[in-house]
Amino acid sequence: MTVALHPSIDNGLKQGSGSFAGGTLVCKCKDHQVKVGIKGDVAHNHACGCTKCWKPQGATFSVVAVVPRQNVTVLENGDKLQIVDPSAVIQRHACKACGTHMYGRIENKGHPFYGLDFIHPELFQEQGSQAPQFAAFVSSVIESGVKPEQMAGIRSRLKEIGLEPYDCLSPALMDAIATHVAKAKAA
Ligand SMILES: N[C@@H](CCC(=O)N[C@@H](CS)C(=O)NCC(=O)O)C(=O)O
Ligand SMILES: [Zn+2]
Ligand SMILES: [Zn+2]
Repeated sequence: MTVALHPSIDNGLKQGSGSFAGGTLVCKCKDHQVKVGIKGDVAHNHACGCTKCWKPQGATFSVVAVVPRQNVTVLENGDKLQIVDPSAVIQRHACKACGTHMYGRIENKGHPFYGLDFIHPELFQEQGSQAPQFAAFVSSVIESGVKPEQMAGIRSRLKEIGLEPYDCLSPALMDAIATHVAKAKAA
């Protein structure tokens, strides 16, 4: 049986149009849905295996990407949003009724990713946003109950669909973090 990772990638990656102009993220409520407008395409889209990122029912991984925070606007039913864990680096604003995370925001101005919000592209009403590029925090799925002996199969399935598995972030993002830290230390 094929390993289930996430419904939006289990049948292979759907490439982005390359000209996605943005769209609306919609929560999973039947009515009074929270709607969040996003300008432009997402970047660094990836599968994340950490326990903190929101996953749809039954998924092993989250699929999460970033957008500039100024490109994110709550359009409807913002009163249903609450911050999941105010002490976390990424403050994830979730719908109180259905639990869907609508956007995650970093408020620490010194953080390497300050200025970027985290969103889940599967919540777009529209098609065509950037496809996932890699898989991050893969070993962390064990913290959600995956057995260590399942990891070889998970990593090989990720590779099969074109997502290189990393146990933290991708080398490009780890380099960006280290560059930020080095500059901050030098200043
Ligand atoms: N092994 C941990 C890793 C958590 C973690 O560090 N997640 C990364 C990727 S989303 C992060 O940047 N977390 C910051 C946060 O959640 O605020 C877990 O699964 O809970
Ligand atoms: Zn909802
Ligand atoms: Zn995560």
